[in-house]
Amino acid sequence: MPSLREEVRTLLHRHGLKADKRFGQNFLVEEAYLKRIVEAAQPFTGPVYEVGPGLGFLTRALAQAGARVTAIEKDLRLKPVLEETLAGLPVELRFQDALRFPWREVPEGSLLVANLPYNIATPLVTELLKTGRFAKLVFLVQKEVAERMVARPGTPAYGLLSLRVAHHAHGERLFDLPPGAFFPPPKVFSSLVRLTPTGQGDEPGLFQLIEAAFAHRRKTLKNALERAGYPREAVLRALKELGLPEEVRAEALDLAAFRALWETLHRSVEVENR
Ligand SMILES: C[S@@+](CC[C@H](N)C(=O)[O-])C[C@H]1O[C@@H](n2cnc3c(N)ncnc32)[C@H](O)[C@@H]1O
Repeated sequence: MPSLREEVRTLLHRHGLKADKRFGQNFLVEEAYLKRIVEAAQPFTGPVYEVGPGLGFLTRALAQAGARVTAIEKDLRLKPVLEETLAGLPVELRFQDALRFPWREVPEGSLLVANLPYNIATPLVTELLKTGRFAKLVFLVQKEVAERMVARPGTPAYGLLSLRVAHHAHGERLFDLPPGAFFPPPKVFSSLVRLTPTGQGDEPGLFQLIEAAFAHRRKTLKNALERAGYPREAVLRALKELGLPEEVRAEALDLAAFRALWETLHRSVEVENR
């Protein structure tokens, strides 16, 4: 039997296709990793959505393991390839931009399983978490993005994305993959991430504050917030009330501290406006 690597090369050649960088096309060509991704996503407790099926090998592995898959692909050139790879399998193909897919309408308890195009990973995962409709998200991303997703306070990778993930889910970085696991090989390592949502909905006000806090990473929190229009006096009062030093930086605060800051600030501004 040909290896997955050979299958990918042959298929691309036969269809006269080349991987397109604009679409972040780095196809997974190591069978062992394919298996590990499927295992990390099991059991399939709901419908599975895959973003970027590419040539369809992960899609096929998921369907053969019993998943009901809807695969969303932006590159229309891949249609004939996907129809060939997925012939006879219970897979629904949608050719469209995953960033425009109606994610808020998927059944509650859905799963995402994907080797994500790296340029849309952060906005896509953020949107999927906000919908509150997913029971599990298992995906490959650039290692550096995976590190940011699961970073702890006080570390260089910690920021808005870490807090977004911590707010909605339990996050795990399961394992890393070298560039050679893909064809063509990307410049960077990748990681498999699993997010298990806790059911917590979006809190736009809290996240506006967090976004402002990290917009100027090298500034103190009070200066960053002042720049974003939060009244200086109210910020100073809130920091004092919470026992935080005036010179504290955003990266020192965990989610609970940001929530406390948000609530205290909110109260303090309300009192001022009375
Ligand atoms: C990293 S490749 C993964 C391909 C395949 N799943 C695999 O593991 O080999 C990313 C895939 O996402 C597709 N893609 C890129 N941008 C997209 C978007 N905005 N919406 C849907 N698919 C997209 C690419 O065409 C490509 O097939």
